[in-house]
Amino acid sequence: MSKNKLKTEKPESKKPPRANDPNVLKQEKEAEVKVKELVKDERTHKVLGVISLLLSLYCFIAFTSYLFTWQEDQDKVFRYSANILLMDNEAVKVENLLGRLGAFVSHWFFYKGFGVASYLFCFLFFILGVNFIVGRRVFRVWRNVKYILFGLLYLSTAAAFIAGLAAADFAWGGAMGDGVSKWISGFLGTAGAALLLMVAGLAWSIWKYNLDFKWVLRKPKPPKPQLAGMPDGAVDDVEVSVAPAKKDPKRKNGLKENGTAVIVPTLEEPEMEDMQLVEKELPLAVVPQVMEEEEIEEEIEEEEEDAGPLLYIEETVEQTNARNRKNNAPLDVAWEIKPSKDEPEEELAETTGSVGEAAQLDPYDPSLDLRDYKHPSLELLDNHNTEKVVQDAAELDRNKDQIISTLKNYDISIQKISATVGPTVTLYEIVPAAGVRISRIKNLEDDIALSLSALGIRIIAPIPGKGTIGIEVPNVKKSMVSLRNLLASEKFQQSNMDLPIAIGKKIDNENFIADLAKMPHLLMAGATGQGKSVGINTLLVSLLYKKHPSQLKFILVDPKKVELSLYKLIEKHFLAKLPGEEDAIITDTKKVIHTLNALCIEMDLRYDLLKEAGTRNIREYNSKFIQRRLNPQRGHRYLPFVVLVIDEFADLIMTAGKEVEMPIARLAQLARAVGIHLIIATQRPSVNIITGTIKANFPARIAFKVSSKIDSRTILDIGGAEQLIGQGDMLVSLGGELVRLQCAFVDTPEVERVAEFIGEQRSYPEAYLLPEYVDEKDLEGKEVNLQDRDPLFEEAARVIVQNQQGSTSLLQRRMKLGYNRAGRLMDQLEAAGIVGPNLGSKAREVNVKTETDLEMILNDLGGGF
Ligand SMILES: Nc1ncnc2c1ncn2[C@@H]1O[C@H](COP(=O)(O)OP(=O)(O)OP(=O)(O)O)[C@@H](O)[C@H]1O
Repeated sequence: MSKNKLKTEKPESKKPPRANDPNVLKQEKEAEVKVKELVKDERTHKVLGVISLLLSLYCFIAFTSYLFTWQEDQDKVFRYSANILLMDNEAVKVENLLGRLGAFVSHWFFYKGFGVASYLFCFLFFILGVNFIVGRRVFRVWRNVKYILFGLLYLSTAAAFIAGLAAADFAWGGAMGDGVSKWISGFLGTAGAALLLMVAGLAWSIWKYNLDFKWVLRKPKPPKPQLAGMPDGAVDDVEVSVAPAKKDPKRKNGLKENGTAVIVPTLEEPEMEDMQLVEKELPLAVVPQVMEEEEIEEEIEEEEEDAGPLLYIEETVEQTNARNRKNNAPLDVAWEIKPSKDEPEEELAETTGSVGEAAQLDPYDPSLDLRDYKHPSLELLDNHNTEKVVQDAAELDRNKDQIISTLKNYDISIQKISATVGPTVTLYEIVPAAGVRISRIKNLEDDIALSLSALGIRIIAPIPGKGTIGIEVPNVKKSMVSLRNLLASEKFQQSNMDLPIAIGKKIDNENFIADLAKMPHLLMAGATGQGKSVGINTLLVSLLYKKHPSQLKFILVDPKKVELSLYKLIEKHFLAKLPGEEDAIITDTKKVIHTLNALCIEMDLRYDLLKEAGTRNIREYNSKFIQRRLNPQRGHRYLPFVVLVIDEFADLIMTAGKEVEMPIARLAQLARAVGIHLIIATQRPSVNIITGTIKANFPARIAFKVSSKIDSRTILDIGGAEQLIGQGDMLVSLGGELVRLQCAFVDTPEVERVAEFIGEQRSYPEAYLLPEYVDEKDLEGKEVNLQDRDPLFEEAARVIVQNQQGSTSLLQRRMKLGYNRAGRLMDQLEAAGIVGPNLGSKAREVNVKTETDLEMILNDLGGGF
């Protein structure tokens, strides 16, 4: 038994336990533990899956055979009933392909049950089988059970009704269908019954296939327990992948290993037995009824699908137009919510000659340029001493007694107390006696801290969704969580998240791995020396372990100049920078402003591409691109995720204020759908640094230890971070839910090794280039001077004339230019008479109709070929 899975037991006593004696420990129920373990074991699920699939196949064959052999077999089954199963082979011969059992089972299902609707049971066994075997919900069980129940009722009744009209011999609707059909016919008459069945059938079809109708009927969404307000599913992944703690090979030996100590002060009430097992393997967010959870998830998913991405496009429209209006610039982009009318198939034909030809091409592989790229191996990382959580039983007992007696001093009695030993803190969970007010315990925070003579006590009253009160007490001996172990975990290795980040371990030693893409941006704060830089490295290294250079680009902003410099080695693989810049890691405030604005332009361009492709987010867009349904010649390209990391945000805000805040707020509001995500860290989480605008757009926040309760409130909206004990002890807030974690540790030499490993491999010729951004201030007051034409003037003129469309966004897209440069080019084209004047929201008129005319104009200007 590993030490972190410690259980505390009181020595056996012959005397019957006294009521309310806090020192009497409840007997453990090993047998129960084993049964529970067995039920949760992945292998049990797989065996059940195979059995279900076989059952499905068995029923299918038996039923189908029954359709052809029922006449021969029916009287035998009638005559012998269940005895037919025990009879001699010679005595009873049946025709069913699956023998006497097949004949008997089919008879039961068809004749005594639901007639042809019985096939739905095959379907039920099939979906259960697949779900069990795959280990996740390939089919949504609750939804399908609803369909099946309705189907059984409806199909059997309808079949029996029709069979009744046709006076058929075969039990098409079975006893059930027959009964219901007769009852309805008696009640409504034959015509009424026919009408009812028709209406029900029609209603069902409408309900199933008419999406709009479904939308109208949508119930108000019930709040998802403990996930309320969370950015879509940011923690879902934690929930799903964490639940089977047994997947962790180190945990196979039993529930005891989950770091749970159960200390039950009373024994007498029989109902207490239910409270005895504290299963930390279940994540906090698991709701009691699986069915209900599924329903809730389903609705959330539906809503995301229906509303989410469209909303973003809508927002972009407004934002972009507003910006354009402000700039007094033409509204070149005809934004609308609907997907673009440009049919991808048309584009395809243009690229490849014919749709058929294109369909035959292999899917596009974005990693082909660096096809030999090898992901860094785990050996590059260190195993920092131990993964074992060390806790001595005496300390645990002492703390428990102290908590009980401190509470007793204030006349607070408790029903049960249990302890979970984490890497840095131990969580004591208390079930208070009936009638005790929670606020009273909360108010005793300082007294308990004093009596335990420990700093960093945090009281969670109540633990959301549990009805218990948590007291977190720092361990005397803390253990380090190595990033290596987190990355080696099955959960990380097998995660299919877009941007998986291994953050740390929860108190119950569960690995906390979340999807940055769903967060969708992260704000980090912590006083100096509390683990922020390590935290950033942890996030970056997790992403480097999972992604190919074609899939991800970082923009690193490091005003402190030293923290992120290690990543310079991976510039040509994983970094993005402004064109013409030397250093990919940005340390200068002015360049930060340019980069942020360039990133906004990149975002707008990506939205243009998404719109043109008729897609709503980067996932859909990239998958369409991979299927070669988007034409690269029309500016389409595979879009890597872009993660912007700012190591010291306070410095930037102090020096540049709004100039930095505005593009960040804009990116935070809109960039998620196009795959741009932000991680912002600061030492000083004060309100003038983390302003309301910033905060509102960063639902996911991490706090390391901060120096005051006010700082904690600024970052988390709640106190608590000032109570942390430093060295990577952190609170993570995801849309309202607060989790205490020990941040995974990765040391600088490890990061260096990973960066070297990547840097030594074949790379792209240069870093990923962001669109160019030209500061408006630099342009102000400049007259359009045709002698001083932009080097891209001629190319731009050709693009405009070839397309006969005087649109700035066309130039931006085709030539991958920033808005300002494209605008400047357009002004020069106007001065040269190639396009007409600005027409507000419409594209400018193109005055030159053919390329020959254009060449003449270019020659006259003195720059043509
Ligand atoms: N997750 C962790 N586990 C164990 N120890 C940690 C962890 N994170 C940080 N530490 C310890 O704390 C020290 C300081 O961490 P770090 O450099 O990340 O702090 P910081 O908040 O970035 O400080 P600064 O803002 O001054 O750069 C580290 O050198 C390490 O010893």
